[in-house]
This record gives sequence, C-alpha cells and structure tokens, in this order.
Amino acid sequence: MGDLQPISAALEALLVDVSVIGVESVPLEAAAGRVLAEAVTAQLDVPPFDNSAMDGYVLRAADAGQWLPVSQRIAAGTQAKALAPGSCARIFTGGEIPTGADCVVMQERVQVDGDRALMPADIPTGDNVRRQGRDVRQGSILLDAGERLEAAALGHLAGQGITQVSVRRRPRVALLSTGDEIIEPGTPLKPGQLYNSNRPMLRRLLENFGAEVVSTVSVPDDYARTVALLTAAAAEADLVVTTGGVSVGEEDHVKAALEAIGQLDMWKLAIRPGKPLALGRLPRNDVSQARFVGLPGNPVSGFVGAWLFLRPLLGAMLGCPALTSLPAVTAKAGFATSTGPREHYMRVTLEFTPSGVTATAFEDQNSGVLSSCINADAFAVIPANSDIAEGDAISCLWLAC
Ligand SMILES: Nc1nc2c(c(=O)[nH]1)N[C@H]1C(S)=C(S)[C@@H](COP(=O)(O)OP(=O)(O)OC[C@H]3O[C@@H](n4cnc5c(N)ncnc54)[C@H](O)[C@@H]3O)O[C@H]1N2
Ligand code: MOO
Repeated sequence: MGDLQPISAALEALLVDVSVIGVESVPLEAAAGRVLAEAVTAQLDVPPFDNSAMDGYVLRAADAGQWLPVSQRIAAGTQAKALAPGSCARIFTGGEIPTGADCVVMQERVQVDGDRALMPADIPTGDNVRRQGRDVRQGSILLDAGERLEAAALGHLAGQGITQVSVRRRPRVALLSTGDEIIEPGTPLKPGQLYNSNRPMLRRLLENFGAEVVSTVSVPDDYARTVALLTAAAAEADLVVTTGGVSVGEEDHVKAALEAIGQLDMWKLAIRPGKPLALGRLPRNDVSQARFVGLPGNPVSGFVGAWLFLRPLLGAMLGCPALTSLPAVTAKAGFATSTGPREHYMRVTLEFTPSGVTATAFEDQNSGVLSSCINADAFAVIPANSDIAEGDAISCLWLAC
C-alpha cells in the first residue's frame, strides 16, 4: 500500500496557503460561536468599583471587635456615602464599598441590637472586598484575535458594555452529495436506494466548526454533471465539500472532475476509515480558488474526515487556533485490536476514573456503521501495523468542538 499518503502530509497540504476569511461586524447577541477578528482591549475595569462579596456589615478593620453604630444601608446599585471612623454600614452582596471602609463581615458573624452592631475581632483588611479591576484591568487585552466566542467570552464582552463585535465572516461551504442511490428523506425508498445521512450530519459538523452551508446539491453519478455542479459550487463558496464518488469505481467521477477543472493536491490516505479522501482546489473565478475536500461516501468516513480535515481547514480560514487541532488524551485501551497499513481512527467512549482514563470501542468499527459515532467521545488513534492489547496506553483525540 505504498501509494497511501501519511495523514501528516495530507494535513500539511491542506493547510498550505489558506487565506484567512474577511471580517464583519455583528451584534453581541448574534456573536455566539463566531471567531473574534481583532483583539479587544478593555475599556473598563471589572468590577468597575470595590464591592462586597457578602451580605453583612462594612467597616474599617481597625474598628473590629467593638459595637459600632450602623450609619447607612448600601444595597447593590446605590451609591455609598463615605464611612466615618468608628462606624459601620449595612451592606449587601455587590454593594459599593464606601470610602474609608476596608473590610466586610458576613452578617452571620455579627450581633445586632437596634441601630448598632457588634463586630467580631481580628477582621483582616480586605476581607470580603472584591477589588475594582480584580477580573479585568482597563487597558489590558480582554480577548485575543482568533478567540471563539463561547459563553464566558461573550460574558466578558458584555461586561465591557460592548454591543457590536468584529468577527470573521463564516466560511461559505457548498455541500455536494454524490451517488445515484442517495435520495432525500421525504421520498419513499425504491430498491437499491438509501437516504442521505451525510448531508445533515456534515451540515451540523460544519456549522459547529464555524462555517455557513450556503448550498446543498445532489450530484448524479455522471462525469459531465459532476463537472458542471462542482464548477457552480466553487463559484459561490470558499470551500466545496463532496461525499462519495472518490474511490476507484467506474461510477466515481469526483476525482477526475476535480483534476479536469481544478487541482488535486492529495488523494488516498493511510487512514481508516477514509482512505480515498481527496484534497484540492477549484477555480472560484478568474482570480481566486475555492478549497476542495472530497470525503468518501461511507458516513463514518465522512464523520472522521470532517473532524480531522474540515475542522482544521476551517480553523485556518477563521484564524482560530482552537479549531486547528484536537486535544489528545492518553487512555487505557478497553479492547484489543490490530491494524494493517492504515492508521485506524476508532470511535470510542472515554471513562474517567480515579485510576485513569479508559477507552471503550464501539463493537462494530465498519465505515458504514454510523451508530459507532453517535456517542463517541473521541477517536482512539491506533498506528498502522500495530497490535494493541487490552490495557495498553493509547492516544485518543477528544471530539471537543
Ligand atoms: N476496489 C476498491 N473499492 C473500494 C476501495 C478501494 O480501494 N478499491 N475503497 C473503499 C473505501 S475504503 C471506501 S471509504 C469507499 C469510498 O468510496 P466512495 O467515496 O467512492 O463512496 P461511494 O462509493 O459513493 O459510497 C460508499 C458507500 O457510502 C454510501 N453513501 C454514499 N453517500 C452517502 C450518503 N450521502 N448517505 C449515506 N450513505 C452514503 C454508498 O451508498 C456506499 O455504500 O470505497 C470503497 N471501495
Ligand atoms: O476508508 Mo473506507 O472509509 O475504510 O471504508
């Protein structure tokens, strides 16, 4: 199988000369999952003022251990007046620390009698005070360019009062399903036909990886139609993804069509599943090219190929380092297996126990068995030509999005 390309070479070819996509401004509420185009500098301290971490009493630490008059009530959202020495104030979580005060005692530790309160002794200065700027300092980098805007990052932006964010445009993907036997749900199946599993599966993965699927096209097993539909797809997309038709059969026209109108960079990888995967480019117009990834038709090959190739390619287009690789976890194999000339990406679940991580493989690892992907946490990467015994340490790629 000397004609199979190593996966590392394919990834290298895939990531050569990738142009980072353009920028657009979106409202913060619409920015979830988008990739930040520029670093954001904090315009405000967060929190913007010293405030109480507890419901209780605020005072000077020097006045601890005595009865103190309660001079004011500071609820969150109100402005505090300066605190005179030898007094304390009622304060609530989030309330502003008054000028002059330097610590807060939680109310459970305080004895109250009318308008005075007995403070415990030895309260450290700064106790239960959340300092201005403790989380974010004005002028510091709040978020770096390339950050994917997930929950906490969105919260950080909102904490600055930001309403509009500069993000990378979503790469436009045309998704083509080849195969005369493939039909869409909604039509009764005739003998020899099967429903298109790859389209919704890949749409979901592509969207999770930051892309916008701008067209879905069904391509018959016909060379001229394949050429025409690939040409049309490339005109409107940054990335053209096909499924099926990349192997060596007479009805497999994708590779030949790609070679005729574009460029084939890589074909036939030492990977299981996904061997006939094809990488290349298609002319988009006179000056630019669309990227091309031809996934094999078997749904598992498409699933694995999407995680291993579409995700890093989209990460490079989006300038998003988090998408360009998958986190690796070392686990104990809960199974035995042997490989041939292809590196095997087995679908496994991971169990985290105090004694370590165990990977359990789905029993049927055939590339047509999509059930193996349903609850998969990771791909166990079994090197080519190796024998793995149960209990051996193996490397797993975590399917984190
Ligand atoms: N003589 C050889 N035959 C095959 C080889 C080989 O090296 N020599 N490689 C095998 C491997 S490995 C794979 S993977 C497949 C991939 O072939 P294609 O990419 O050309 O895919 P198709 O033949 O079009 O389809 C394969 C399989 O998947 C089903 N399929 C296709 N599209 C969908 C879809 N959208 N939804 C659900 N299922 C789909 C299709 O009906 C086939 O059963 O080639 C081997 N053959
Ligand atoms: O490479 Mo194929 O995806 O093994 O069946």
